[in-house]
Amino acid sequence: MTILDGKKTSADIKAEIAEKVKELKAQGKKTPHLAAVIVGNDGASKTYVGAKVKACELVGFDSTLIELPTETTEAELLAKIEELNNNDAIDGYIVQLPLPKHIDEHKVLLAVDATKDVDGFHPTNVGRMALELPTFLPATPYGVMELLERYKVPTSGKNVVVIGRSHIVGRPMSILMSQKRAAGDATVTVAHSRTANLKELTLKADIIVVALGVAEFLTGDMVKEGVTIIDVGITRLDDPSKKNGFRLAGDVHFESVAPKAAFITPVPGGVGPMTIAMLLKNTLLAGENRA
Ligand SMILES: NC(=O)C1=CN([C@@H]2O[C@H](COP(=O)(O)OP(=O)(O)OC[C@H]3O[C@@H](n4cnc5c(N)ncnc54)[C@H](OP(=O)(O)O)[C@@H]3O)[C@@H](O)[C@H]2O)C=CC1
Ligand SMILES: Nc1nc(=O)c2c([nH]1)NC[C@@H]1CN(c3ccc(C(=O)N[C@@H](CCC(=O)O)C(=O)O)cc3)C=[N+]21
Repeated sequence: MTILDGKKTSADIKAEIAEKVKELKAQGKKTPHLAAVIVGNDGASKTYVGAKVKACELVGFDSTLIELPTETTEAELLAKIEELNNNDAIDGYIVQLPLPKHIDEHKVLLAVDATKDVDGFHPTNVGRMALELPTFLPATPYGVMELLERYKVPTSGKNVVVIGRSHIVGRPMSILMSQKRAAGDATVTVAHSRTANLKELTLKADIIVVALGVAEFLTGDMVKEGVTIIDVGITRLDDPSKKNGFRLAGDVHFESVAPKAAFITPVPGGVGPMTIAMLLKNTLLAGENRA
């Protein structure tokens, strides 16, 4: 069993990016600049955005964190987005999801300038991804592809089951793995809450990408020997013995699944850190495209 070490791989990628930034600076060129907008006070969201800003500092990017109160109106957020679109200093930015319920997420994503959309959530970029045109790939699926590629996990001709069909994880994951590309050429089944025979599907799968957001959902009895497991899920479970009062759980019951797996990602230290590395990679690309 091989652990797909997202923490180490993301550190490698960040070192590669830091090297590029050094070159840019030596040539007197502009330093890539990422902005992140966060609306409201969600603890987990704040942690993720904080990690993104810290990662920017580590590779030598400029970063701007824009924290808006929960009561921010949709119009105010759209005005902020317009400002970021017009700000020449900003190469790329993200609007952290989820947004408060009174704000229409689709409207917001549509307002982001597609050339600055380093999350790859704008319909133009989703379309470009589907058409296999150069674009910003959504960071989480992109990170999974990169992890599979760097560990040389065989995917061509393999049966993949993706559990989850969200716009930011499951759906793009299924599109990328079915494409003719690195870590692609797989035969992909997308499962979701209406899937009738999930266990039958997972028992036949060579690779399972688990992205439903239910802690420790996938158990050892649901997988075959030699399976590859990509655990995207992150849930905070109350744990009074921890100093912050919680522990992180993936969507995979690691103890029962890992002994049967050929490759498996841990939580934490798997897909999460890769997401951040790929966001930086997209920001570097955004800067190059603008230059
Ligand atoms: N590591 C990382 O970088 C990231 C981690 N995450 C984590 O990944 C998880 C998924 O996130 P996200 O995709 O945004 O979640 P969503 O809640 O948007 O989507 C969950 C998907 O899982 C499906 N689902 C829910 N319950 C079941 C079930 N019992 N059986 C089968 N399918 C089910 C849903 O089906 P239906 O469509 O029918 O409702 C839906 O398609 C979360 O834990 C999240 O925190 C998310 C983003 C990045
Ligand atoms: N516009 C937008 N873009 C996103 O990319 C986006 C988003 N909204 N909303 C929420 C999800 C979630 N997400 C994570 C990023 C890093 C970790 C990560 O680094 N996780 C660490 C642990 C972090 C911790 O300690 O909590 C790990 O798994 O090892 C996790 C989750 C990005 N998302």
